[in-house]
Amino acid sequence: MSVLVTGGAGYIGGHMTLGLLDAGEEVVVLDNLSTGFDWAVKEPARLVVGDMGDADLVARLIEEHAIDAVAHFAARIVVPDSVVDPLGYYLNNTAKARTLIETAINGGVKTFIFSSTAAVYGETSSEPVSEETPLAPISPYGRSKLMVEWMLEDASRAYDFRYVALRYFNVAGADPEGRLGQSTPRATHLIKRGVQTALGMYPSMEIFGQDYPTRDGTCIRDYIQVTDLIDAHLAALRYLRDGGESIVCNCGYGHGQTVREVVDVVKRVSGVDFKVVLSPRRAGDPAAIVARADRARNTLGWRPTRDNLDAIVRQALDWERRLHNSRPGREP
Ligand SMILES: NC(=O)c1ccc[n+]([C@@H]2O[C@H](COP(=O)([O-])OP(=O)(O)OC[C@H]3O[C@@H](n4cnc5c(N)ncnc54)[C@H](O)[C@@H]3O)[C@@H](O)[C@H]2O)c1
Ligand SMILES: O=c1ccn([C@@H]2O[C@H](COP(=O)(O)OP(=O)(O)O[C@H]3O[C@H](CO)[C@@H](O)[C@H](O)[C@H]3O)[C@@H](O)[C@H]2O)c(=O)[nH]1
Repeated sequence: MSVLVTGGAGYIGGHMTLGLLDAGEEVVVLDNLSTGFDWAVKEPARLVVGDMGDADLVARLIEEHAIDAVAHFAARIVVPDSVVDPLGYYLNNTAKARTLIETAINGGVKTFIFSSTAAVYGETSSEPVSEETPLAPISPYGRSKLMVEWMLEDASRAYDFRYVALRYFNVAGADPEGRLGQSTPRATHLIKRGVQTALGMYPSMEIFGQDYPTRDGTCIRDYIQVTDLIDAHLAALRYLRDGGESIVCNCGYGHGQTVREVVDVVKRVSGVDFKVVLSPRRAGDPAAIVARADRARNTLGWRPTRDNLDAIVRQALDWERRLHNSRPGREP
C-alpha cells in the first residue's frame, strides 16, 4: 500500500512526504512542478511529474502503486492572485480536484486527505473560529477550496469513500531537522517576505493595511508550524485507516499575531532593522482569522508541540539563507 501525495514537490506537500517516509510509509508524489521542485521530493519517495487533472495518469498510478490513500495538496494558493485570475483558480483548485476525486473513487481509493484553508471562513471576529462557524469566503481562492469540501462531503455520502479536510491557518517555518523549508518562487507570505527582506533580497517590505479593526490596525493570523501541521495529517491518516468517519478539522494554535508583531519578531530574530513601507490594504484579506482546533485534538488526537513564533521565524530564516546561497533551481 502507498500514499499518493499530490503537490508533494511543494512546501507543505514536501514536508508531508518527509513525515510519511519517517513513519515508514511508501509514497508516490504527483506534481506538475508549477511551483514545486523535484529536489524537494526526498528519496525513497517516487516523483511523477504530471498534472492531477490527468485522469489516465492518476488511474495508472493508483493501480501500479496500490494506492490506498490520497493526500491532496496540489493547488494554486495566493489569495490576491486568485482575485485577478479567478477562473484559473477554479480550473486548477476545483475542476481538477473533481477529476482527481472521481479517479480516486473509480480506482478503489477509500480514504482522502484534503488541504483546505482558513480562507473558507472569510471575515470573522478576532474570536477563534470553530468548524461550525458559517462559511463565507471572500476570495476566489477560498471559494475554490470550499467547493472541493462540498464535493468531498457529497461524494462521501454517495460512495464508499471517507475523507478528512484540514483547514490550515497560516503555515510557516521549516522542518526542524533542516531537511526542507518553503522554497516557493515569488512567495508572497508574510514570514517568508520578512526573512527575505532581512537577508537583503528586497530593499524593504510592505505592511498591507493599517486600519483594520484589530489591536494595532494590521491583520491578525494564526501561524502554525509546518511539522505540527504534518502531524495532524499523519493523525488523520491513522484515523481514516481505523475506520473514522469523514470530518473537517481546523489546524491552528488558537491565538493570532498581527502583521506588525510578526515583522517585529523577524527583525529581532534576524537582528536586522529593515525598512518597512506602510501600504494600502491588499485585495481579499480578512481582518482577523484564528482557529479553534479542539476537534483535531479530540477526534484525531492531534498534539501540536511547536507553537513558538520565534522558533518558526528562525527556521524560516535558516532555510532562506540556505536557499539564497544555493545555485538557482538546485537543492540548497
Ligand atoms: N501555505 C499556507 O499557508 C496554506 C494555508 C492553507 C492551505 N494551504 C493549502 O496547502 C496546499 C499546499 O500549499 P503550499 O503552501 O505547499 O503551496 P506550494 O505552491 O508550495 O505547493 C503546491 C504544489 O502543487 C503543485 N501543483 C499545483 N497545481 C498542480 C496540478 N494541477 N497538478 C500537479 N501539481 C500541481 C505545485 O507544483 C506545487 O508543488 C494547497 O492546497 C494550499 O491551498 C496552504
Ligand atoms: O509582504 C507582506 C505579506 C503579507 N502581509 C500581510 O500578512 C498577512 C498574512 O498574509 P500571507 O502570509 O500572504 O497569508 P494569507 O493571505 O493570510 O494566506 C495564507 O493563509 C491562508 C490561510 O489563512 C492560506 O489559505 C493561503 O494559502 C496562505 O497564502 C495578511 O494580512 C497580508 O496582508 C503583509 O502585510 N506584507
